[in-house]
Amino acid sequence: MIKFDGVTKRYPDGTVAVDDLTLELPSGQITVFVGPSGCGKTTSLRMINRMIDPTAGTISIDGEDIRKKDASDLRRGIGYVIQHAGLFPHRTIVDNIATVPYLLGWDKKKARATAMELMERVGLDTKMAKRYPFQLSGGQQQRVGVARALAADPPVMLMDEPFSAVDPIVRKSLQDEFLRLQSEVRKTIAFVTHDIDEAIKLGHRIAVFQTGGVLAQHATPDELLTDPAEGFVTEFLGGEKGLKRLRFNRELDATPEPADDRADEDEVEAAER
Ligand SMILES: Nc1ncnc2c1ncn2[C@@H]1O[C@H](COP(=O)(O)OP(=O)(O)OP(=O)(O)O)[C@@H](O)[C@H]1O
Repeated sequence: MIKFDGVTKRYPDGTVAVDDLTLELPSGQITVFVGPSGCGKTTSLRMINRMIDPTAGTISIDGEDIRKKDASDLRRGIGYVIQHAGLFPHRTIVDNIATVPYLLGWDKKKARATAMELMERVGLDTKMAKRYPFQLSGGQQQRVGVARALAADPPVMLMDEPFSAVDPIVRKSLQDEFLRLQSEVRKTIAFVTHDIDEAIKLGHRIAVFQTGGVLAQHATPDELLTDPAEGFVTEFLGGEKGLKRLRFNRELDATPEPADDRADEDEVEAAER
């Protein structure tokens, strides 16, 4: 279980990105952080692997305060998937997926065999193993990103808008395959999205953030739909609760974001650790 206890993040310019967050993410389940732009979702996620340090409060994983662990050791137990995948452009697909096993000093043959196995698990043809990222579609690159995060079998996965940059049809199939995969691997997952439909489809639990980094509601999808908190959450869900529920497993009408192959250097670095 991942536990936030009174966690606040105030950036040096005074912006309060996360405000006194207390939240539990149960083991083996998907907890979705959802909310409008700038409400502190990514900051909350990145505090879990210590890419960002809280100003106040404590985060623990399975009862252990994450500050007591060496940051590199901590990150080895946490897979990280970002929007646009953030793959290393000059490494082949198989070597991208095997990044963490190589860093952990695994035998090269074993690392590559694991990577090939993972390609199959995420629905990629192993014939693509020797290709480079630019030779794959956006959806295939996202699958590689998921496979890379799973390579060292970490108990925890952080996923920051992993399916947002692909078209709605590819997005739906990535979501479906991700749910199938999760039913096998049962990781403890924190998943960020700004899309309430995606949150309802994927989350066992949903944490709705509102502007100012305040947790507005933490509930199961059913509870959220049937008993949304007054005010912000009700507005955020929109007036079509019944419709949303019907659309649960149907194609989502998200607008794809413009392609951008760049990834922040620190994100790539963290994914490499
Ligand atoms: N390094 C920083 N310095 C100052 N303010 C920051 C910094 N990083 C983020 N912020 C601010 O903190 C707030 C929360 O940002 P965060 O990226 O966590 O939001 P988010 O919910 O993930 O947004 P989005 O959906 O747009 O990615 C925003 O107001 C943002 O401008």
